[in-house]
Amino acid sequence: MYVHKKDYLPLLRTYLGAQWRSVLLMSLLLLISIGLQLANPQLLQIFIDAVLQGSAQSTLILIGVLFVVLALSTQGASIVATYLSENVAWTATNRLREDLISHCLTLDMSFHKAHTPGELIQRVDGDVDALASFFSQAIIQLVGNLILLLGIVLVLFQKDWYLGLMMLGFTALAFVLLALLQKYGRPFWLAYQVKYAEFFGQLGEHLEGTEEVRANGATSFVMRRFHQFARQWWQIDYRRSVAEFLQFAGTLTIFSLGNILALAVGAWLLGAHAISLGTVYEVFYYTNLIILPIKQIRNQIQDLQTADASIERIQNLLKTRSTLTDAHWPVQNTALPGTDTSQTYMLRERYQALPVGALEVAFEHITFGYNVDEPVLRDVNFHLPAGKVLGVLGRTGSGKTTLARLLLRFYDAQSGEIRLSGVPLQKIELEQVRRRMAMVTQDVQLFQGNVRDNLTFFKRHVPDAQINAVLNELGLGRWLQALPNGLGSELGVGGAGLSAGEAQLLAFARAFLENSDLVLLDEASSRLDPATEQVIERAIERLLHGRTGIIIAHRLATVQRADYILILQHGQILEFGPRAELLANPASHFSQLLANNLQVVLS
Ligand SMILES: Nc1ncnc2c1ncn2[C@@H]1O[C@H](COP(=O)(O)OP(=O)(O)OP(=O)(O)O)[C@@H](O)[C@H]1O
Repeated sequence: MYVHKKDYLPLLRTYLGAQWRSVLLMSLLLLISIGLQLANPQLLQIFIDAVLQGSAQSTLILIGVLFVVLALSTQGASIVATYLSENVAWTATNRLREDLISHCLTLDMSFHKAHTPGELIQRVDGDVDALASFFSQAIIQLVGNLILLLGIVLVLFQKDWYLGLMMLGFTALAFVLLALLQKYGRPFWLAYQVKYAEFFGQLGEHLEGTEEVRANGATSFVMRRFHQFARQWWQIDYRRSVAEFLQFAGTLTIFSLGNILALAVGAWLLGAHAISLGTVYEVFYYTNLIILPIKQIRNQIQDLQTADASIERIQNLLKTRSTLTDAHWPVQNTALPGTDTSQTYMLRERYQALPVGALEVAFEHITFGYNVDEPVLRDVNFHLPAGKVLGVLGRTGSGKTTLARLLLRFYDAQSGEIRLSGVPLQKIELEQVRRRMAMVTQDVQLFQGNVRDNLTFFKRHVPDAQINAVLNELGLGRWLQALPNGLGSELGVGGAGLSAGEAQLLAFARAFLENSDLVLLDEASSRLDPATEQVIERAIERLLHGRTGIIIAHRLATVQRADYILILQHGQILEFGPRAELLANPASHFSQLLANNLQVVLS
C-alpha cells in the first residue's frame, strides 16, 4: 500500500525544515554537477574534432586543461554533496529516532506487552534506517538523475534527432529490462532476508539461554539445529547468488547493447557525413554516462517503496496513544505528525497537585483485568493512612503485583477509583505519580554503565557521600571498596558480575536514593540469604520511616513491621485490617495463617 504524499510532507517538513540551508546547498551542488557532467563530453568532442582539423597545440592544451578542471570540479561537487547529504540524513534520522523512543516510553504497559522489544527495535532502527536514504538522497537525487537523463537526451536531439531517438529508445528499453531483472531477483532476496532474520532470532535465543543450554546438556541439540538451519540457509543463499549473478550479467548485456547501438548509429551517421568523429565519441560517452542515472533511478524508486512501507509503520506507531485516560506525558516534539499540543496543555491544566510528605492510599471498589472479561482484581476496597505500612499477602497469582501496577498507573482499572492523598490517580500528572513512588521488585534491571549511574538513574546532582552512606547501610560497603573504581566502576550488560542478591541490594539502594513518599516492595528480599535479609530488614525500617509503605510478600516474616494487613484471594480481599487487631483476634485469617504457618487460609 502506498502512502499518500501528504504523509511524506509533514515528515520532510519536520525533519528537513531545520536543515533547509544544507538541503538548498545540496540541491545546488547537484545541479552544478549535472551541468558539469553534461559539459564534459562536449569538450571531448571539441578536442577530437580540433585534432582532426589540425588545430594549434596551444588550443588542444587549453581544451585538455579545461577538461581536467571540469572533471575535478564534478568530483569535488559530488564529494561535498555526499558529505552534506549524509549529514542531513543522520541529523534527520537521529531526531526521528529520539522522537520515536520518547514516544514509546510514553506508551503504557499493555502496549509494551503486546509488542516485543525486537519489533520496537525494528521500528526505531530498521525503519528509520530505511528512511535515511529517503531523507538524504531519494527525492533530491531522483529529481537530479531525471534532469541528467533528460539533459543527455536533449543534447543528443540537438546534435541529430536520430541520435536523440536512439537514446530515448535505449533508455526506455533499459528501464523495462532492468525492471524485469529486478522482478526476477526479488523473491530470492526476500527468501534470503526472511531466513537471515530467522537466523538472528534463533542465535539471540540460544545465546541468551547459554547457561541453561549448557547446564542441561542441550549443546548438541542446539548445534544440530544450527547445522540444519545452516544447510537450508546455504541453499537459499546459493539460489540468491545465482540470481544476483544473472542480474549482474543481464545488466552488463543491456549496457553493452547500448554501446553497440551508439557505435552503430554513430558510424552510420558519420558515413553519411551527418556528424563528426568527435560527436561519435561524444555519443559513446553519453551512452556510458546515462547508465548510472538509469540504474540509480531504479534503485531510488525501490528506496521510495521501502520508505513508503517504513513511513506507514512509523506513522502507525506515532498514532498509537496511551490508553490511560486523561493524563499524557508532556509532548516533547510538537511538530511530530499526529500530536495535538492544545489537547496536552488543556490536560496539564486539569492536573491536581499532590500534598508533600507521605501519601495516603485509597482503593475504592477497584475491578481490573488485563483482558476486560477476565478480572484479576475484583471490587478491591481499602484505605491506608499516610505514613503507615501495609503488608499484602496472597497466593501466587492472587493479584498482588497487579495491585502495585495499578498504583503506579501502568494500567487503569476498569471500574472504581484509586486516590493518593484524596486526589484521583487520573488527575495527577503521570510523571508525578512515578516520581513520588519507588518500587523494588524481584526482577532488577541494571543498565550498562557505572555503579553511580545505575543507582541514581544518571542523575548527576546526587552527592557521592549520600550514595556511599546508603551502600554502607545496606551492607554493601565492602563490595564497593573491592571495586576497582568505586562508584565509577562499570557494571556489565544486565548487571553481569553481580549475584542476584547483590543486584537486589542495589535496587534497594535506588529506592533509598529516590527519596519517595510511597515505597512499594514486591517480594523484594526473596533472593537474599537470612543474614543479608536481616541487614535489609533494618535498612527497610529506616527506608519506611516517615513514608507510606506497601510490602508484597509470600512469607509472613516479611510483613512483621506492617501496620495493616491485606490478604488477597483470587483477586478479592479476604481480609483487611490493622495488624495488631488481626493478631489479637484468633478467628482472623491472619492469626490462623500464623498459627498454621501459612498452610490453611490461603489454600
Ligand atoms: N501482563 C499480564 N497480562 C495478562 N495477564 C497477566 C499479566 N500479568 C499478570 N497476569 C495474570 O494476572 C493474575 C495476577 O497476577 P499477579 O502478578 O498480580 O499475581 P501475584 O499475586 O503478584 O503473583 P506472584 O505471587 O506469583 O507474584 C495472574 O493470573 C496472572 O496470570
